[in-house]
Amino acid sequence: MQQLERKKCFNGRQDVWQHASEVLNCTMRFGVFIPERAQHERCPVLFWLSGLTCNEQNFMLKAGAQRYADEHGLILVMPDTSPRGDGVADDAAYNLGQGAGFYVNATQSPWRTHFNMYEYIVHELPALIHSHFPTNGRQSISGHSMGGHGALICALKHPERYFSVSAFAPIVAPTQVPWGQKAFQAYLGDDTSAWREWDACELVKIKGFPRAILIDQGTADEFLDSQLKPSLFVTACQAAGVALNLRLQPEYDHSYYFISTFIGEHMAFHAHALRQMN
Ligand SMILES: N[C@@H](CCC(=O)N[C@@H](CS)C(=O)NCC(=O)O)C(=O)O
Repeated sequence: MQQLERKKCFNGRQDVWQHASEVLNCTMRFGVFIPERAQHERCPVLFWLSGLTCNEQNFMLKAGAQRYADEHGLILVMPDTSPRGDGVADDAAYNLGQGAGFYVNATQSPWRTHFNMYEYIVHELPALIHSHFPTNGRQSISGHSMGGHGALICALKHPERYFSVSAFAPIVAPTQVPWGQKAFQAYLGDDTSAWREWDACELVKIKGFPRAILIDQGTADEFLDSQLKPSLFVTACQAAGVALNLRLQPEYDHSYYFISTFIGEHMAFHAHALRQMN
């Protein structure tokens, strides 16, 4: 692990680290915010998954989450959205390849050598974080758009690993919308039955979820009707008996202005779950 940035921020410390990822087969960067409280006690972790075109910097720079992370004593971990590098497969489009890993494990050539973001987010990165930083082993997950999809599928597949999950404007049904269909066809192949295990609406129907899920969605989001379709997740959660708190936020769009407006409430939601006594 190599430290690339270290900045004092809201009493805590905002770092960027670089490491060699085995599952992604390339060098990866992630941001980590360490609250002041971590100098005295071990703290829980919130993983943040960003959306299309993002790297580890977008959320760090634009969401203003560090203020709340320090207040609640949460370690924030902000990974990149895909494997990167000259030797890594890519596509000219913004919604495939580097910057668009979709948090799945690719099975198709040329993607499968590097594009194993699910494995990275659920296994390799948490192991690294819990061994290098002063965590108490507890973790939750949140994200935006493609990253909201990622957060939902990670928590739905592994409810025992995440104390809570929330999302901003998530892609809840990637098998039914153009962004998801394009990426899944490339990464997972033509057999659409293989896509279902990476779709939050499908997963929640099969597996349910034992805790309440928080989602914020702006009503002026330019991708609302074409790519996000939160009503599909409402129906799926109702069928599965899962407590979904979907908050439609009037006039907010898809941007980080929307995220920064409501991130404090998401941080409080996660802090409440992570700091409950056993
Ligand atoms: N076509 C759009 C789609 C990309 C987009 O909206 N990305 C969102 C996530 S899905 C984002 O967070 N962009 C980076 C940012 O706002 O900092 C673009 O290229 O701007």
